[in-house]
Amino acid sequence: MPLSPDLSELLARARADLRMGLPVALLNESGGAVMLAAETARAHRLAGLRALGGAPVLAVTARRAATLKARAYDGALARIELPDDADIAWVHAVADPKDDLRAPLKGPFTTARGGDAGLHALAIDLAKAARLLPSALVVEIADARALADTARLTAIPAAAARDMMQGASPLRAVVHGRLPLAVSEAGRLHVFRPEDGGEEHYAVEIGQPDRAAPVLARLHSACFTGDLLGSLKCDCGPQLRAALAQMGAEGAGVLLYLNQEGRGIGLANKMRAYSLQDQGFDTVEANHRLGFEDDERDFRLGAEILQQMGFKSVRLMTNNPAKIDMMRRSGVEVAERVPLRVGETPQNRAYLATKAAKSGHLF
Ligand SMILES: Nc1nc2c(ncn2[C@@H]2O[C@H](COP(=O)(O)OP(=O)(O)OP(=O)(O)O)[C@@H](O)[C@H]2O)c(=O)[nH]1
Ligand SMILES: [Zn+2]
Repeated sequence: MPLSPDLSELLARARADLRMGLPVALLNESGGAVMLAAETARAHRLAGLRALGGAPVLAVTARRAATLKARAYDGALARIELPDDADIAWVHAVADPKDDLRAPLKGPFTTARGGDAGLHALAIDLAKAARLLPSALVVEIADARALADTARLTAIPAAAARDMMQGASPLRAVVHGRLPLAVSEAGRLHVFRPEDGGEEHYAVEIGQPDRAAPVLARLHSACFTGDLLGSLKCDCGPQLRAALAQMGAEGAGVLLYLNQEGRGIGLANKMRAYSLQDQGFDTVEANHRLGFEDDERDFRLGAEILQQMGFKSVRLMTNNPAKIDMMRRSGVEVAERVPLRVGETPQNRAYLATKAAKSGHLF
């Protein structure tokens, strides 16, 4: 039906539903499952899941399982069985590491083995895509389709959804307009919108860069705390301003502002990571305790924007070798790496050292 949502639109709905604490149905050949994001699940909805008859499990990533000392039999994830007396506070405490040190005796945990954990993996991916904690309550049921119809839940065909979520959504150039800046009056802002209803990304073009030569370029990931508030915990604000200043001085350049806050985990999760850092964990350990990988960004979209703007080769302002690799793999030549070492403070020295030691940053 032309008026019905397609898969990408259903996924956008599912993300919104999960953020509000609504269940989502996941469909496969044997029926499917109903999921709730652990972070937004409420008591009456947990009771509703239990009333379906199956045994709910709490799916967590293998990273989170390692902190919880729960066995992960399913590769990248573990299915933790809910004790009969587990209430919603138990769910939140297992999913969220904020009180791990204060109340370390959450377990021991029994995890499911055998069977297919494909729906659970999708449930975690959906929670991540909704920028929530990467954990979900999941109950498998045979009549998931019928339940979705009666309870008016968003229903996602699981296999097709997993395929679609591997790929990067196509981006559409929506508009560009003149934007005089302190570093250069010849500024333009371009807005790109993904077709999957996700975050918009921006490109700031300085001057009229020659499309036939390598362009001075920066792929900057959003950092509300550093870019806007002047946080001393990272180097993002000074890097943003230094990159624009160099483009202004050279008279040409392109800065991509990618809305991938917190290396792709979202601001709320980044602030959770900051709280863990105050408990003594470094930036990578904090991500892992939350259940995330070190870096959840998708740099392919940077390459896609550059290509849409007609750029084939860049002088990339970065210290991060992963950005260079991804540019090259996505078909954008990196003619030169331009180091961008600014903004070291006593408060971010350990953070920068961790990036060099664990993430391979070049300084
Ligand atoms: N999860 C998490 N994200 C952080 C932390 N500190 C900063 N960030 C995020 O890290 C990202 C830094 O982005 P960039 O400066 O573009 O990337 P980079 O990997 O440091 O690479 P270059 O600056 O190009 O060398 C931003 O999205 C910040 O919000 C942290 O402690 N935890
Ligand atoms: Zn930052």
